Amino acid sequence: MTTAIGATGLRKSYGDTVVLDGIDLHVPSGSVFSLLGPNGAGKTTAVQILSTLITADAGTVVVGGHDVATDPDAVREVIGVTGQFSAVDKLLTGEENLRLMGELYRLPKRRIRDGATALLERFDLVKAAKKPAATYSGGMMRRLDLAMTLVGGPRVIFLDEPTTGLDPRSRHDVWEIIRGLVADGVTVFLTTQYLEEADQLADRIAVLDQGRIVAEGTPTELKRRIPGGHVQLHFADVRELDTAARILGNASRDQESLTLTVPNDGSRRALKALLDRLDDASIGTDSLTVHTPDLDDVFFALTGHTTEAEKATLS
Ligand SMILES: Nc1ncnc2c1ncn2[C@@H]1O[C@H](COP(=O)(O)OP(=O)(O)OP(=O)(O)O)[C@@H](O)[C@H]1O
Repeated sequence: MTTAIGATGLRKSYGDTVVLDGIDLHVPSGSVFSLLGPNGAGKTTAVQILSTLITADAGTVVVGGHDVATDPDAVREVIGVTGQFSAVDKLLTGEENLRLMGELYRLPKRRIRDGATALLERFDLVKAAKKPAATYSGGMMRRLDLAMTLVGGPRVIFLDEPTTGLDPRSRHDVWEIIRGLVADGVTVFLTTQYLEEADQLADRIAVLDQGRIVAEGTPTELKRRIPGGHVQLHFADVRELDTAARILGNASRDQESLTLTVPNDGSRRALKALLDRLDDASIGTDSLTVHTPDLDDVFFALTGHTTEAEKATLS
């Protein structure tokens, strides 16, 4: 299998702030690689270096067989980049935006026209093709942005937090589009703050924390290192709380909020077994919340500390 993206010893600082502290990356062609990390971890900086937008202070990067330091133009010919801030010109229609991209790539007129038509169809934007992008919803705008990334026929695409700010439906649409690209053999380098997104799409995930890669592996390998989910049970009074704590054994108890936290994977079977045990002892619960592992759990498990966002909400 050939390497689409290879980086060694990547470093980048802004003044005294070390953003990337020597990272290595290896992305095989035709795979999806996800860089997972909280706000400010250095994900965008990594994408900017790999896609030739900024230069690293140290390290080597080869994309599509070309060195970004010595042959950035050759790298630009094989990549597409969608950043967090849309490249869409809102005054133009969706179709005009796509054609403009084709002109920037200096593609032949016919290819521009046919390419725009095909992309509008593929991204479900035919009806909106002649409307100004300013009238598009967030999901449509993101789809147009992704379509524009594909105009030059890139073999490697960088997607920097492609679903941040989208509703669940639009997020799933973008996931489907990404799966389609992979099926066509495109290599995808994806940054995300969502564990679920990396889990859904990536062949391999690297977790970035304070400029270093603290864990790397397949989604299954990483999840094995994360504690499972838990369920929080809320009771009406202390007597019920105490009885439930005694019956369930391995629960942690909070007297003030009358809650018990019990390890549980949240599956139907596990939840039913838990509730059956309470029913058998005639204990009712006021409410029940299921907590599945998220980015904070990953970080806590892998680094021993929570994400900056979590720290801010806790303090
Ligand atoms: N041009 C710059 N000048 C100074 N500091 C910068 C610059 N670009 C990024 N930084 C700093 O580098 C760190 C990492 O930023 P980066 O945008 O790469 O993180 P990120 O993981 O992409 O976060 P986010 O999810 O918020 O986009 C931050 O502390 C940021 O303030």
